[in-house]
Amino acid sequence: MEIVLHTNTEEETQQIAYFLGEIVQQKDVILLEGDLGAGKTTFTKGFAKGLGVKRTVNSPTFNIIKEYKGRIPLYHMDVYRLEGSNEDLGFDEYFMGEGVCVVEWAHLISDYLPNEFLKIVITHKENGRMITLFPKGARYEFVCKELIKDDRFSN
Ligand SMILES: Nc1ncnc2c1ncn2[C@@H]1O[C@H](COP(=O)(O)OP(=O)(O)OP(=O)(O)O)[C@@H](O)[C@H]1O
Repeated sequence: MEIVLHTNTEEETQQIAYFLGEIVQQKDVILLEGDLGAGKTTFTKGFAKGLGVKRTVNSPTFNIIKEYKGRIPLYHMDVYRLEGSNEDLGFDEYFMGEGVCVVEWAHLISDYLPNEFLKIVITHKENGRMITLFPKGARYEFVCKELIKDDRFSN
């Protein structure tokens, strides 16, 4: 299963992310991939709002992992700086924890990822963005089906 959505503005990308933020549960893992400036931080900001996070979400590049309080905790990870190190920062504690994980540059820690996750790839497309969802496992297929049931997101 693979779902392709198109957004023309930052707000539209945030709307999709907000919806996901509203429906995710504890232990859900979202992987975000995309080039610099693709919209990963923009997406995470919308996601956090949907999750009820009040603080402003910024890129965690220098911290690698940042935690935010929402309906459930949000663990925002940007593992860009771990490239080539293969260092385990105790990722399992987060993946199996009380909250939901959003992981940027997740392919750099592929050894530590759970078997099931929702991978979201954001790519530049003319003036907008193409957002492709790759659910791995029944839980994430369900989440994607919920998303495209909504008129706003069905193409
Ligand atoms: N359809 C769109 N969806 C998301 N962002 C968009 C869209 N159109 C334009 N933008 C703009 O693109 C930029 C995306 O920046 P953002 O910091 O979210 O990217 P990033 O993938 O997190 O980059 P980095 O890896 O450098 O942190 C923002 O300035 C945003 O306003």
